[in-house]
Amino acid sequence: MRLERCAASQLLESTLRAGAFRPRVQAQCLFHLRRSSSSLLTRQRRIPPLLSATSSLVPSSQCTHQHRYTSTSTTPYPPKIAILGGGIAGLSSAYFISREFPKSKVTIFEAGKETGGWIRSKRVAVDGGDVLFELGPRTLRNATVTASLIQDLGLIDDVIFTKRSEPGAKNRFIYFPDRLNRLPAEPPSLSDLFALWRSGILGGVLGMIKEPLMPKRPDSMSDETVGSFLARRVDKRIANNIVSAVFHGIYAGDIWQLSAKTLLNTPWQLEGRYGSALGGFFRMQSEDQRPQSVSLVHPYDLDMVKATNEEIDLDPEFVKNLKEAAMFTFKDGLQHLVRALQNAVETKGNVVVTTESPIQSFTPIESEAGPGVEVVSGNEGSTQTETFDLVVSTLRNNDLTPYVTVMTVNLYFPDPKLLPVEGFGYLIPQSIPFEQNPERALGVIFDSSAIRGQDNLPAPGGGTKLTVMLGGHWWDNWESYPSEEEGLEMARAVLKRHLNITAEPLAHCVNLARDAIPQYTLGYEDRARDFADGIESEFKGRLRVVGSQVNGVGVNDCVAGAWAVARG
Ligand SMILES: C=Cc1c2[nH]c(c1C)Cc1[nH]c(c(CCC(=O)O)c1C)Cc1[nH]c(c(C)c1CCC(=O)O)Cc1[nH]c(c(C)c1C=C)C2
Repeated sequence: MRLERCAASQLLESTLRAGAFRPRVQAQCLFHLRRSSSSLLTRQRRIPPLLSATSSLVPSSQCTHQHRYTSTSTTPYPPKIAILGGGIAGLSSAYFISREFPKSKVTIFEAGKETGGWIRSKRVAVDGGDVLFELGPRTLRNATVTASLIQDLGLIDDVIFTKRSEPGAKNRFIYFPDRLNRLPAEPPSLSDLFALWRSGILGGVLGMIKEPLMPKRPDSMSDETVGSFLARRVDKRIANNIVSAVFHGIYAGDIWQLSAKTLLNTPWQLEGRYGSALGGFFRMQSEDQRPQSVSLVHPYDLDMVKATNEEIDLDPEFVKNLKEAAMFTFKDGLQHLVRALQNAVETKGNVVVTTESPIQSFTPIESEAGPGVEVVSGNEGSTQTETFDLVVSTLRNNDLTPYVTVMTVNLYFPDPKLLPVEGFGYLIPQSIPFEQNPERALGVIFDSSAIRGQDNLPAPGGGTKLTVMLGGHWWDNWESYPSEEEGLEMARAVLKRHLNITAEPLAHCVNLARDAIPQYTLGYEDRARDFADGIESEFKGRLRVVGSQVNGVGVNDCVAGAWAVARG
């Protein structure tokens, strides 16, 4: 039993770890040339257990396409490169590519007035000081490529860390059925587990024990939703009460639409191979000890790990701080990274950032000078046409994924003791009935507790800063969204009902992030493969795709995707 619980929690942890929730790297492999992937396709390796548990398990035979930029000009590098989109994926692509090809001329086309995409940090004046509101993502987790970018940009001293031991990192809650339940810390204490058990949120968890006995899915099943996978193998209540909350916090998405094959790839593959996720986890651990075992880890992941180990050298003190931290950001918010990136690429001399330049079209062409991609940019009536040797697109493709819209409502209250408990915040599962959550909130972040050191406040103890997240999949197909005033009222109603907070906020900021988060819905893998095939046959290696639609919705995923493209 002890062993069983340990393996179940390890598998759950490895599955629920943020890194597991990204599109399978098969798509990335299709999009990017991997330098050494051909040797990795055949090499047999022993995979460290953590890596093997958290990485994708795509059979290497599926990694069929190797896009390669083949130079037709007299230079061994693409002389002119266009980057479509100036969000974090576009800016970091420009940074890494201009470093890899210092002689190439790189142009970033950004439709908006400023770069950075969804990353926006706003300072708002309050009595005698100011507070920092994050309108989009607000923290980063330890990830080698992002860390090296921060180091290269000279930003290490601007980083603020939230240590794993701090309440702001340790205390994460799920609202169920009408109160906050603390998720167990690592390792879970018996009292934590008992409290959770009493709340009823763990109903169905015993399904984990019989998971190895559940029948294997039919071979004809090519994908399944996250909800259906968990209901079939464990219990529907676990899906609705716990996992749906976690997926709200990452995708703002519906577990009954999101793809298990993409987002629960490890257990999905284990079931396919061994008939059980849990049983397969054990067997994989023992098989990996044997030298003849063929790695289940996708070559792209292996290559990324190998490459980051070999090519990235981090300051030991920075590494130590990162290891101790659950998350980190900057004193001036995540936009500090965006500003530094833009500044760095612009001062390199070979990168031009053009804002207010939406892309009208990009088409492969054959001219006397050879093949290229014709990019039409600008607003209707005043468009420019230019030909590039290579295009890196971070723009969305509506055939690949749908998107959800999220409204963030940041609130600042001068009273520092408004929260019932210190912590990161809480997530609201899909099972919470409408009457308990008519505003369709997804979760609330306790910013003032989770991230310290961003606000300049004269009062001791500062105040209470919160972000209420609304919408996501709940707002699918809505014709219009709440106004700023309505959003503020909805957020305050959530805080009153869930946390009994009735105070008037001293400052607030409401932001509607329309179509912000891509949804890797059922069948994503097949769509990604078709998409990659289409690109290959049309652009012949002159188009690369980076960003949240193919690399994962996190900032780290986009930065790592950009790095991988530059290496290719
Ligand atoms: C702004 C809305 C976002 C929601 N999810 C993401 C964004 C940008 C992406 C995301 N959020 C998390 C991860 C896990 C890995 C990681 O990079 O940390 C990803 C890919 C975890 C997370 N969830 C919330 C926060 C504050 C974080 C830390 C990362 C970050 O600052 O974005 C809370 C939260 N995010 C969303 C909702 C609805 C929500 C609810 C409380 C959607």
